[in-house]
Amino acid sequence: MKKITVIGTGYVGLVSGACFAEIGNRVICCDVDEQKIIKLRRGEIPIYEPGLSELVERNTKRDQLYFTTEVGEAIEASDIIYIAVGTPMSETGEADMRYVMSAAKKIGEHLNSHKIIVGKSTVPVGTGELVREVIQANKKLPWVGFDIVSNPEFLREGSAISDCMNMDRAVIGSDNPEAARLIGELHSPFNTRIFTTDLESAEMIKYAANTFLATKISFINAIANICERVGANVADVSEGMGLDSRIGSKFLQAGIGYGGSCFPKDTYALAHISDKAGYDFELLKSVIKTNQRQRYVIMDKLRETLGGLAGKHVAVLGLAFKPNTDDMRYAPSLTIIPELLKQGASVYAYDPIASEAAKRELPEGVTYSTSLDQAVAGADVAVILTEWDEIRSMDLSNIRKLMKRSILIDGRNCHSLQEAQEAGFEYHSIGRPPVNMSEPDRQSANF
Ligand SMILES: NC(=O)c1ccc[n+]([C@@H]2O[C@H](COP(=O)([O-])OP(=O)(O)OC[C@H]3O[C@@H](n4cnc5c(N)ncnc54)[C@H](O)[C@@H]3O)[C@@H](O)[C@H]2O)c1
Ligand SMILES: O=c1ccn([C@@H]2O[C@H](COP(=O)(O)OP(=O)(O)O[C@H]3O[C@H](CO)[C@@H](O)[C@H](O)[C@H]3O)[C@@H](O)[C@H]2O)c(=O)[nH]1
Repeated sequence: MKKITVIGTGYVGLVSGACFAEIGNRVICCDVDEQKIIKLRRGEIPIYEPGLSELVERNTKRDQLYFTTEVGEAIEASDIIYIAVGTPMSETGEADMRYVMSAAKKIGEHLNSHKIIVGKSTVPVGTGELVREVIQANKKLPWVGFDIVSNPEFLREGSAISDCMNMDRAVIGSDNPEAARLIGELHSPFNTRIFTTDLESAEMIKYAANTFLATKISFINAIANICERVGANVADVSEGMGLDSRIGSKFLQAGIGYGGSCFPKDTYALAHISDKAGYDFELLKSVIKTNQRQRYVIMDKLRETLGGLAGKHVAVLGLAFKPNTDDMRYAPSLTIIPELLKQGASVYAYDPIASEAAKRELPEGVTYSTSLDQAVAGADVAVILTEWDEIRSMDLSNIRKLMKRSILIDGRNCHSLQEAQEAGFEYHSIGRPPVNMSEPDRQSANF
């Protein structure tokens, strides 16, 4: 059993802290956000993540997992200190490092015995060394030593616990082999591959991995846009490409572009890091631009099918940046809905989980429906922005009957062309041929 403190009880701190507790360690999760800690102590989980509530409850009950706002005391009580605070995008696009630096200062002030300081947050190369300097400069007990390790996190929201408990690899970067060995040992119950490297390379692996996945997404979205123009079907193209084991099928799902708390900010951050290092990363800049444009493909399709949007009832299905989360950070809905409102549409939005979070982010004027049926009732068009299971499996014939006009725009390609045809929809998706209505269907659908 190791004594671990996790600084920052956001998505990553909470999930990884609970997973470290689950494999038998004593974990203190601390945060400066008092409300968050009060909730967690009451057993309320501040984020929606399948399975997290049970995991936290189990480990709190068996005294393996604690929550506190006393960051200093939590640091003093452990031998391994994980930094898992946010590194959000700043106004310039660079990673905002103020939370990491304030955590480092606190560690210095409370370094009462030798500790291993582990960076889990996604940070620019060189941060480990900066953290070392800040701790050194703030130490109250000059004779106490410490080691710095980088151990970036690769979990995905929505499947965070299984990603953590069954991680593909643990990347461990350090200039001290003994510290790297101890952090490797901490990961042995996960039965994963341990990849050891230097501090800088570990920090770079995280950005390289995320920006590579973002590149795959922008690449397939660009191919999808060409498919629409030349009459090909991107679903078949991506399946056919993915069968080549050198390419692989993952992250080749065309849609309305990537969102979330990581890809948008990490692509910008790496573009900045490379500019600063004197390298113009043109490829990455195109990935970002392609992604920004991709959201507007929905607006183009609406314009083509409906003409103007003024006075039109638009049902928006799905608000979160992906299914199984209520995280709204950089969700495509945050770009598309304000645009719909600006053009005079009446927006009726439905999300199985994220409506409350969405209300805090979206402008006034959106009507939030409590069911799919309610959102589509009387709609001129339904637009799918998030592929929740409920939206993937909705009965299209039933949905069509509730709508005023039978137009479905699917930004996530969750329905088959055949299904849309059989339900009598005019159906537009991303990179696949449109489905047009038969003449009798068209006449019975107010066209
Ligand atoms: N969200 C993800 O899916 C994910 C996955 C992998 C890596 N990451 C990376 O992990 C890091 C954390 O991401 P997140 O989504 O969990 O962030 P988050 O914004 O959800 O949470 C960060 C938490 O840190 C707390 N905090 C800030 N300064 C603090 C301080 N000085 N002391 C104590 N607590 C402090 C905040 O109050 C907040 O609760 C980021 O660098 C992110 O890029 C995130
Ligand atoms: O084929 C695909 C796959 C994903 N997406 C979109 O890409 C975004 C990100 O999806 P995903 O990677 O599943 O979610 P995140 O939780 O943001 O996880 C990413 O970002 C985390 C934070 O750094 C990393 O830890 C993970 O490894 C990395 O996958 C979402 O908007 C998805 O809709 C697509 O458009 N097409």
